[in-house]
Amino acid sequence: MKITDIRLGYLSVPLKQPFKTALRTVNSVEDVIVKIETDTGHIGYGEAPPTGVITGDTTGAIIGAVEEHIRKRLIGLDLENFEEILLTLDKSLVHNTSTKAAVDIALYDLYGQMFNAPVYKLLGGYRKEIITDITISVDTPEKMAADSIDAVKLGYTTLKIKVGVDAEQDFRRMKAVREVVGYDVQLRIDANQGWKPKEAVRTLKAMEDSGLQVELVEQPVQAQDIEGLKFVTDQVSIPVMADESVFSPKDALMILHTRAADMINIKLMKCGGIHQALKICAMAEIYDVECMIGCMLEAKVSITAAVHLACAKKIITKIDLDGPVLCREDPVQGGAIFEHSRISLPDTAGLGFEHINGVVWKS
Ligand SMILES: C[C@H](N)C(=O)N[C@@H](CCC(=O)O)C(=O)O
Ligand SMILES: [Mg+2]
Repeated sequence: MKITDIRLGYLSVPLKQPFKTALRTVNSVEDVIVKIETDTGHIGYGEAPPTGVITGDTTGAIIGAVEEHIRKRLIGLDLENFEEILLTLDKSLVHNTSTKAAVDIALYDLYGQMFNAPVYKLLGGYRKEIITDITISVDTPEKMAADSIDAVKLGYTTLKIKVGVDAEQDFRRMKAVREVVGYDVQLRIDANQGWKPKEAVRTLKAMEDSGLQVELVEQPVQAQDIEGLKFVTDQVSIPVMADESVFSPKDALMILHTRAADMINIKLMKCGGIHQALKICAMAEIYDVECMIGCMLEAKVSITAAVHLACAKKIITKIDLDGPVLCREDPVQGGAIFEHSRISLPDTAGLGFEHINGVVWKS
């Protein structure tokens, strides 16, 4: 099965309501869709959202990376030598992790089709169903409490509460949410780098002392401030998860080795795809550190790939794959099946896509 072309398209999917974090506010998922064509007629799909404030990727950069660096190196390569293709992809240019993830996802889609097996089974096949949390955007305490009630009514048992905008108000946000959802619902928080280390410790300790029962906190301090991250991890009882501080397997190794965080959030868009994410999983297994599989604001193509990884690997114990349920519509036919918090995988080959509606293909 030889690669004959790599095509690119644009996909825009409106959100049910604005998605607000300490880093950005957006109203739609904006994606580049990658389509890899082969001489056997098999097609592999991938997706990359340009999350500039986190990965540095823009739509133009994703398109340029494929057109100027990746396409010419991959055309003609045979899926039979998967290792060669992945190494070529890595070496085609530095950084550009979202672009590499989109191409990697399309390649795994083809790889699974070549063996007529779903990708999660080829990677380990640990389970075929997972439960995701849902994100509550940062807003007034009242609005966040109302959004939390709506989510619980839909059956979500874990909420990811966005904070990191103003530490004192963040405490009030958590208090308001906990008061309305009670203690049967798990609350995890994500500060998206919004606090200073001492401020993080103060805020998290206040949450501990008030019995708010926070499951974990994601990325309390700036991504590059590993010392600050470790300071928070050492000072508080709430488990600290590194998100923006860990992109590559090398970053993960450093965090694991220094114990700067208690857990790692793996995202395909940060590490460059499934083949790199597998390395992080292997290292986390060695250090016996549980991982989350997370996502950017993504539609169901790349999220399906993340579901396959999560279903394959036992070390992934926390799931934050709510991209598709935050969208007003699902343009992807096939792939993972979403029923609110419950995500399952069909036993179709590869990643199981049939068609993606609404893609504007580049000529
Ligand atoms: C969408 C997901 N639940 C999430 O919160 N992801 C990110 C932020 C994604 C983005 O801004 O696109 C996270 O920080 O965990
Ligand atoms: Mg996060």
